[in-house]
Amino acid sequence: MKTEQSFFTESGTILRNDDLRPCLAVTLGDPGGVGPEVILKALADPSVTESCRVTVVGSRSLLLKTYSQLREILPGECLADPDSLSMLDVEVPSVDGEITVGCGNAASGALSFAFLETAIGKTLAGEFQGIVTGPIAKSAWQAAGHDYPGQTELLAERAGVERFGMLFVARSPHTGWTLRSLLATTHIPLSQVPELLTPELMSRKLDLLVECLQKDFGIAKPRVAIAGLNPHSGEQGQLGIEEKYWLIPWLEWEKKRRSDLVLDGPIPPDTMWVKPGQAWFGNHGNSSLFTHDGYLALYHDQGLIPVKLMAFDRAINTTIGLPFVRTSPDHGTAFDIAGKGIANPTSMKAALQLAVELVKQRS
Ligand SMILES: NC(=O)C1=CN([C@@H]2O[C@H](COP(=O)(O)OP(=O)(O)OC[C@H]3O[C@@H](n4cnc5c(N)ncnc54)[C@H](O)[C@@H]3O)[C@@H](O)[C@H]2O)C=CC1
Ligand SMILES: NCC(=O)COP(=O)(O)O
Repeated sequence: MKTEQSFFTESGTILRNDDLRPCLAVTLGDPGGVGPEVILKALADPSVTESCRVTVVGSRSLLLKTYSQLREILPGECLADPDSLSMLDVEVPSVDGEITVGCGNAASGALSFAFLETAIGKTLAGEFQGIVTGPIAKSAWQAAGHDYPGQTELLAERAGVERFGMLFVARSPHTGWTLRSLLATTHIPLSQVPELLTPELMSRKLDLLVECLQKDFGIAKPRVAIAGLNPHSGEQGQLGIEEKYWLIPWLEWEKKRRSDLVLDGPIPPDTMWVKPGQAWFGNHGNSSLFTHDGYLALYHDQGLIPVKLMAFDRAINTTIGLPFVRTSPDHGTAFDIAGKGIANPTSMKAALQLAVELVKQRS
């Protein structure tokens, strides 16, 4: 229904014709975790909400429950009132079991899956320009019969892309420097990492990272650091063979293929994070510091331990390669603190802010 001033989307969101702020879907995540709490806290911050139009995709009754529980334990806290939020109330799939704050199960997994599926469908239909996801528990999805390693893979599958990546982004509150770390492999057992890493996969991930640094972050000639796999990058074969057999030759070949870039590596995985740490904390004294615009880590924990050490409270997980923007806080469901009112919303706020920036950059 269209009027001169406004129109209603299918989900009831009222959009003004002259309102050009990015339209974002925010999924609640696992209702047993801290997702609903960090969303209510983040959406109470005008510096976050003024820059975008948000629709929460989830369950109104569950969000109201979290709101009244938090109101009791945090009487002075700024919280968004669910009644004031634009909300897409997802039909709850019928599953055995109850939602229990502090744990994930088949019921909570079925819900968080349905929230994300709905948000993806509406985004692909053009209703939203980006999705900010609340954290889910992979084990709860499994319990609900959804065999995906994580939200990233579901997003990629539904968007029909095979070329995608998990990038973590964090801006230092100390220096303003931005850390960007892409994971070449993600949710797989460590024992499978060496066989899955191939020159083809590395070239694909490198191209994705470069494309994102150029298009999303406006860096014309990106400087990229690539990690080694083994201690000391294999120490010339003494401590592992992958660098000598293919990683070093591949990188030499890439340096010729991508002479438009600055490529460094394979950097010993432990020392790769020393300069980013100094740039993050600003503790390099008067000496000049050469850092990279992007870091390509070979496996999940190699890329994420430094990110979480430096920036657990504010890093953002973004899926690159999708036809729309997707960001998420870097933390998980935090079942151990759910319902206690102590969850920090900073990473959720940062995820909303980055989604706004990325939508603007792409439009
Ligand atoms: N994007 C997503 O949906 C993600 C989901 N997960 C899922 O979350 C579940 C739990 O994973 P964990 O490894 O325990 O990581 P976690 O991030 O949920 O918790 C790790 C520690 O950080 C604390 N923490 C997390 N978020 C916090 C916040 N906002 N404020 C204050 N403290 C916070 C927790 O209390 C816990 O001590 C797993 O099922 C995992 O699959 C994990 C990471 C990302
Ligand atoms: N550790 C990162 C992570 O678990 C991201 O998960 P998801 O966003 O793919 O669900």
